[in-house]
Amino acid sequence: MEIKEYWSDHAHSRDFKLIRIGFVAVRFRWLVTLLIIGVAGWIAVDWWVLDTAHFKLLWKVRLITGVMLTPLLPLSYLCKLNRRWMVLSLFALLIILLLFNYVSLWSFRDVATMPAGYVAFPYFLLALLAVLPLPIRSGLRVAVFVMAAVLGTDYWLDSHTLNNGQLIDRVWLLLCFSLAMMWVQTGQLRMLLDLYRESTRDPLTRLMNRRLFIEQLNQVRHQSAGEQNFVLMLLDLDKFKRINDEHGHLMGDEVLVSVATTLVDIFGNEAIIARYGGEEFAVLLPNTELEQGARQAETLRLAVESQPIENPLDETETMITLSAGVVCGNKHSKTAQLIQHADDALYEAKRRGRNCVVAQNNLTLE
Ligand SMILES: Nc1nc2c(ncn2[C@@H]2O[C@H](COP(=O)(O)OP(=O)(O)OP(=O)(O)O)[C@@H](O)[C@H]2O)c(=O)[nH]1
Repeated sequence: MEIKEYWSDHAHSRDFKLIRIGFVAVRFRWLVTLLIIGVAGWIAVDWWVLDTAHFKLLWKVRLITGVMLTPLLPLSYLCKLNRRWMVLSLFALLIILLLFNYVSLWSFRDVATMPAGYVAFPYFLLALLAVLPLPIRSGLRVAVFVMAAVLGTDYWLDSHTLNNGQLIDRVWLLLCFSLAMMWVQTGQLRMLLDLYRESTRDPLTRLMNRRLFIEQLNQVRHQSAGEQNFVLMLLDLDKFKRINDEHGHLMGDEVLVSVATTLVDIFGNEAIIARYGGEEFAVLLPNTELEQGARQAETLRLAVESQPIENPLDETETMITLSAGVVCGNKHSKTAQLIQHADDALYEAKRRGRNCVVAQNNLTLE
């Protein structure tokens, strides 16, 4: 895991961004629900704890705060569609709660005379925000915003009574809670990233799996500008069952790992490479024409054909070949059709006797 994945969501894939934002939206909804219940339900505590003058004002403030929080519940359903809605909702939540903090401090005038529940409110807020799996940069923004608003409120309403010791205590506590919030948020982000990786990677070859590959294919298709082409390849190992039957499944696995390594070596970082099925692989080459793709597939075919693979058990060597179906698409292509055409081309390669490349353009086999 790279540090930039912790720092900002710019380093996340589009697929993961959508998954994370859906997760944040659900947590946000629960947070708002709990806050509505907590803020309004606390009226009962205030009834016991506060004097009549404070209670008369604050029960109304609590009720209004609860009502103001309610529209955030339906808004949370929009959050999972768009990051901007998420930021807006979080901002609205902070503004409402910090307003509540402002009015309650204003009613007591002095932090020293406030009941513990009110003094602890900003820290309580930071602790609750820890349930959101935010990257460090977003967590930092939330922390700075809350700290600035809380200290600004203290200064504005309470500057003459807040002595240096109290101020240092408040800043220190806010800092501690902010750091704890960011630590928990980052931990949750890490857990989510790990789970995502495990669910999108093939455990044997560590290549991406079919689900993520299709997602990437859709993304490349959307991002292809104008008539810019890309190449899709489906590759299938020839007579792979024979390797399993003659040399055992361990050797079969070794062959799959070896071919995956050759794929990465030949196509490099520019290509999107996946284990598509049992002994099938898929490669996506953005900004590539069919001819160039077919040439690269041929280079791969030759590399695999000439590469002896050692059996980890008895150090004997075996050889494998592959067949390839290569097609070309652009942003107008349909994903299902493209895959079907690549599969047709692969089938044709098998029909021609295996260990060959068939490139297909616009449904015409070449
Ligand atoms: N060792 C190992 N074998 C696998 C794995 N996944 C699928 N297989 C095997 O791959 C073999 C695929 O066999 P077939 O679909 O008959 O294809 P083939 O023998 O390659 O024949 P053609 O594709 O027609 O050339 C099956 O025997 C599967 O058990 C895996 O992860 N490890």
